[in-house]
Amino acid sequence: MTEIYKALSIAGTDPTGGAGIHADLKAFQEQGVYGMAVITSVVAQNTLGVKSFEEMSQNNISQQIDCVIEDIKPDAVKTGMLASIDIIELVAEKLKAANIQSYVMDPVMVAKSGHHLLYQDAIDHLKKLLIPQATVITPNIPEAEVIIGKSIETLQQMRDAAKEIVQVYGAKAAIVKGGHRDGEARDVLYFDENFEEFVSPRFDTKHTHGTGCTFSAVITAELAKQKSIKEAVTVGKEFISAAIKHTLGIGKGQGPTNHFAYRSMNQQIARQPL
Ligand SMILES: Nc1ncnc2c1ncn2[C@@H]1O[C@H](COP(=O)(O)OP(=O)(O)O)[C@@H](O)[C@H]1O
Ligand SMILES: Cc1ncc(COP(=O)(O)O)c(N)n1
Repeated sequence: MTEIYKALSIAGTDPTGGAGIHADLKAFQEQGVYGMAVITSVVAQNTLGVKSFEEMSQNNISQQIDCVIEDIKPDAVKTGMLASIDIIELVAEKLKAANIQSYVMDPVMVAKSGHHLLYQDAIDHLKKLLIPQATVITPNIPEAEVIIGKSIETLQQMRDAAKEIVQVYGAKAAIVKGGHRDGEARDVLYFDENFEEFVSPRFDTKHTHGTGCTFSAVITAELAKQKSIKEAVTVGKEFISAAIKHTLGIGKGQGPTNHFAYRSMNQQIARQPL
């Protein structure tokens, strides 16, 4: 029998399905991994923005995580929106106790629409309790700036930030994403004392809701399948590039990406005569 690989996302919701836990589950499924989800916050949002959010209780989140871990142990876990100090402390403790093989940390702070999804006072806890446990952390430039407390404008500063997040803050690998810069979409990975860069053309579209969630979820799925960090990020980049390029064009604001695009592309290639 083929092995069933399992991935868990611990994150917030998006009822329109473009970001957060909904995007994560779709990405897990697309990559052939059994997806599981623990909800930290229920967010009222769509492609136009975030209206409000409510955190689940500590007790409920704790029991959700226990329900998963006691029953179906994930091969990889990702965290997205965690919102508060209490939730970060709880998740950090549960992750440590569960001894998870691969943990991908998407340090979600502010939605593209500008709404804060993490309370300001929780940043230190994110840094102290979760970054040291991360197999891979996937900050965008504003998040990397908050973590290291320095501004990032140049490619060299992206490289320095990725290295600092590994060497000073204790992640095993860090990929600083270039989505928020101009020009080509270049992401910088620092791992094992080496830099790797992942590049795609910048696609001229406003439909980038949930790009970071999807990218980190694909990396999580690939790590669950026992791929190396470099292989997982390579697939993550191919997936998100295809998903942005072949936009669905839905929603009245910043629409979701196309989670079908990567698989359709590969199936087309597979159908080519040899
Ligand atoms: N317009 C774009 N064209 C191509 N790739 C993009 C574009 N916007 C973002 N990306 C890529 O999408 C991934 C997610 O990056 P980013 O949008 O910065 O994350 P976040 O959602 O956390 O802000 C990265 O690989 C980044 O390079
Ligand atoms: C629950 C949740 N998690 C993460 C994001 C960030 O996604 P984006 O930066 O694309 O708005 C979001 N909007 N909602």
